[in-house]
Amino acid sequence: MSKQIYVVGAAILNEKYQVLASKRADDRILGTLWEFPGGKIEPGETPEQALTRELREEFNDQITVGPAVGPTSVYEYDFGTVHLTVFYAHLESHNFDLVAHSELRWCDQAKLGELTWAGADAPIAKLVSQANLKEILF
Ligand SMILES: Nc1nc2c([nH]c(=O)n2[C@H]2C[C@H](O)[C@@H](COP(=O)(O)OP(=O)(O)OP(=O)(O)O)O2)c(=O)[nH]1
Repeated sequence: MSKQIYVVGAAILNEKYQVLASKRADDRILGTLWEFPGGKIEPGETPEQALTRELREEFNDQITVGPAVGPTSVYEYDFGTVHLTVFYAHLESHNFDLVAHSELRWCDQAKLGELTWAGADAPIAKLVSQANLKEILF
């Protein structure tokens, strides 16, 4: 069986209901593809704790974690199988230090489908693009 990798991501919403897409730095696995910022869950962490830690590490930002966008997306890459769960989130600060990414973009909901997402992210980006974002309160 291939390596199983458990990952959390954040679909960060702003007051205009745009979604923050992040482009993975070129030198990383899946480099240049768009993703939801986040990373691997470490032993003993809840998904929400992992997401909060990752956003602090990657952007130096504090977030509030909301509900999951949908079911966990399971995708088999050549390096292993990623189980990706994405949660809606709000930013409590706006430092946006770029540690692991080359670019960040606030993306209109209708334009999410135009980005080239990592394999595990594509079905989740589709769910976000079809969601009624005004109804997601947290
Ligand atoms: N962060 C993140 N990773 C994703 C997403 N979609 C997806 O397939 N992945 C993959 C890429 C990586 O193989 C793994 C997440 O690890 P990561 O690279 O972001 O986290 P990390 O800093 O702990 O690991 P690393 O780059 O040092 O290998 O999941 C996504 O939306 N966000």
